[in-house]
Amino acid sequence: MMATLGIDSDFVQQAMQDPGFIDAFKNIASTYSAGLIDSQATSAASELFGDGAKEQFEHMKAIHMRERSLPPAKAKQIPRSALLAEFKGSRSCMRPKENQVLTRRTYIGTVPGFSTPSLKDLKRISISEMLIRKRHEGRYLLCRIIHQPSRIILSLRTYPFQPLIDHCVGHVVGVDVAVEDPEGHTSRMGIYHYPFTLDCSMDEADFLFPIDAILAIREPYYKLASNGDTPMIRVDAPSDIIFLDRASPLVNNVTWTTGRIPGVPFTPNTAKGWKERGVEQFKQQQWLCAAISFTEGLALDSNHPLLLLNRAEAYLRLGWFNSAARDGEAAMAMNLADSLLERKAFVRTTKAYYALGRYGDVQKMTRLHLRDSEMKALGLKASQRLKEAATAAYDWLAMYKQSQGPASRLDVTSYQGPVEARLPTKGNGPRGLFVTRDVKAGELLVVSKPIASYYPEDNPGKDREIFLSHNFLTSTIGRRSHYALIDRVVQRMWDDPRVARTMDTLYAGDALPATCYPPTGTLLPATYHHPRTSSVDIDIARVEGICSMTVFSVENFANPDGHGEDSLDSAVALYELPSFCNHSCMPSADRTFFGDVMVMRAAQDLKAGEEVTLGYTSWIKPLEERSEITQRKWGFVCKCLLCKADDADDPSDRKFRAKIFNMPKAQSVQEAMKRVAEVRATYADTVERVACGIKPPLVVMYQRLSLACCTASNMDSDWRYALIGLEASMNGLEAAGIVITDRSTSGRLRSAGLPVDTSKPPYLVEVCAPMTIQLAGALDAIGEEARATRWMQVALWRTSTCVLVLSQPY
Ligand SMILES: C[S@@+](CC[C@H](N)C(=O)[O-])C[C@H]1O[C@@H](n2cnc3c(N)ncnc32)[C@H](O)[C@@H]1O
Repeated sequence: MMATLGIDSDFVQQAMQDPGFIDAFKNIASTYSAGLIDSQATSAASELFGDGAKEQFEHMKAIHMRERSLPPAKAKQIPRSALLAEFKGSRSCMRPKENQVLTRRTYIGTVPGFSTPSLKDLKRISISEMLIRKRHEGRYLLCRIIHQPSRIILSLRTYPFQPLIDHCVGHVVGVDVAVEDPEGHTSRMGIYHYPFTLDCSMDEADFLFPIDAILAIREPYYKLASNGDTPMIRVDAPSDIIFLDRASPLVNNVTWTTGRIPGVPFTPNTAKGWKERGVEQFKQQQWLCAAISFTEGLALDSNHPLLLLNRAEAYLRLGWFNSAARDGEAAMAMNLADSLLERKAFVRTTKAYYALGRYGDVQKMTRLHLRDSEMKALGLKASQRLKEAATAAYDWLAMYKQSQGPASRLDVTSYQGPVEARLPTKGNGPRGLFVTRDVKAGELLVVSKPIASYYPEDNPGKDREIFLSHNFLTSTIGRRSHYALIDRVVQRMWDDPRVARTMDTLYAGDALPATCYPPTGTLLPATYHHPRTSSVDIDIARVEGICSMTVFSVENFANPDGHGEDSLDSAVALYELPSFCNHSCMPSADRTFFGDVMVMRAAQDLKAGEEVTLGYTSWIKPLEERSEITQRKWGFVCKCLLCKADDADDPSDRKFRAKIFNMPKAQSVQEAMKRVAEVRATYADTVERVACGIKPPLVVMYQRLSLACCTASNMDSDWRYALIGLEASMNGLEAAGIVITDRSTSGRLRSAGLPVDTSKPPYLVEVCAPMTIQLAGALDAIGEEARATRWMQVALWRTSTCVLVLSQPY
């Protein structure tokens, strides 16, 4: 249970000394354990939490819906002194104590909009004019920060873990700042999705949102805070925030009625001073703070090569490669006499080109510096990436090895095989992915590096945090990862208009139409932007929609359950081409993950124009559960052959087989055989079942019987069990759609080929592959070595069609 809650054992040891904690912990633990997902479920975070959490979710949704239905209104402002006292109080209890857990809760799908007009086209508004429940279109708020930021939730009245109040510190996922306008009206302001603030230290938050910083908030949204009685400004799209220079014409004629603010932090007034501060921040891995400090230094001395080069390195660490390339190029243009600095300039520029996928530019640069070993290595890697993109020449084994590490992000490039994203040519179905020519089962369709990925290991406080993300778009209660991925995508968009343009093409829900794919029109080159400010306007509702509808769980190749059942957090990623795949419970493509790189192969022979589908939910679930998930989360009813076949069965039969399927493990071979017989009896040979050709729960029941036989045969050295197991495995494979051409278990082999029809790869590979290996093991146990080898080859054939660590499918 402890591991389930993601809390480390040392912490639990300490906390267990405290009886109050134990009670509270039991409470929360029982809430969680009531509905854990099975390890097959890749995207159904909704089932993570039990009925208590679901009630809480419905309650919060009702509050949200009620707020939306009410008209805008005036609200009583909190006086300046009270606001400052609140912030001061919250700062003193910011950090969790030794035996406390950090609890965070957030909502996805409540964003009121984002701003696109430039400041000069907006008219100033003061806090006293603003109405709650309203986004003030056409207006901007000029304000300054009057206290260090906070994260603490002061009112725990609405908190879901009341029993744990003494044991929790409730933090908002964003950063709260206290602001005032020039007239002296004040407000709390919650800033969400600002890059790197989900987990930043308070030191970093203090630097990012310093006292006396002057901000313009485009088209501000005013609302009641979650305690229900104080108003606050809420900024969901971080591109709505503009940090203003004191020299800005919007600022220099403004008088602040409350005068000077005490406690304004010291800031250097020389380029050297900023450089030193930036280096200090860089050493502490505060990459964004360092980039800002170097930028401040450059504002004082634009020809300072070290500041430019340091900032380029900070940008590389931030993953803001356009900015890194621009700084590197600017440093190269300085024709630096110092050869060490000159080298830093071309290496950093080349690294940025590489990360941007500008492999041709990398090769040009490396040709100029062939004697430099780091440049040469970059050149070689660029050639490899170009080969991958053009011919899919991947080093699968190396990728497999690399993917073994924790939180692995592979250095490969994406590949688009014979597929295209488009509307179907027949009928009025949704846009999807289609093959452009005939393909064979096992053929590579897509290799996709994610737009963004998130691993639980990315969370520095993972052992001490309980995080609930309530998603109103999909009616699910998700994990931290589902929120953190949104932040990751924002970070990618901040510096890369290409990513922003791709985001416009992806499905974000029916209310937010997508543009066509691939995107058309010329993309303007990324222009200079201050690291505090985004290069593009960020439609955060769209990002939330995409991350809710098309997020993939990253399954660990070596350990498919690695991030599954036993964890409160999961690895997730957002991809480009795979996002266009519609769902089928009998998908036409398989997906495999190498680290966070997703590989898609045809699961069957496909004719040109046929659709490439993936499974959004597990085929093993009963029809009612599959339908509930696809309808609730994605708003559609699946009409695949399996759904039609299941639907044609008698509902009482479906219910009965689900009941047997969910029973604890059978205690004997006889019991396992009885269950197989009972599940088999629930299937009638309807036209729909024949067309579908598979009976998933029966496959699993056969596999369980085969396993039981294996155990019994090992324990009793009784061949009869091995023979029953053999029979069970073959029946199971047939129930999964495999056509067995040679069921013999003894005597002369009839042919040298495989004993199955390889033109019809089976579904349910995750059960079929181990079952085939069990079958081979049983044949080996009865002395049928040649047959065992052939069935091992069947296992390889099936896994190779989806994994293809081997070079060719059989
Ligand atoms: C991840 S997107 C798939 C790609 C999407 N159709 C597009 O235009 O980019 C998921 C959405 O596609 C649609 N969809 C996926 N599978 C479907 C199916 N089997 N039947 C009907 N609609 C489906 C639903 O609207 C769902 O919310």
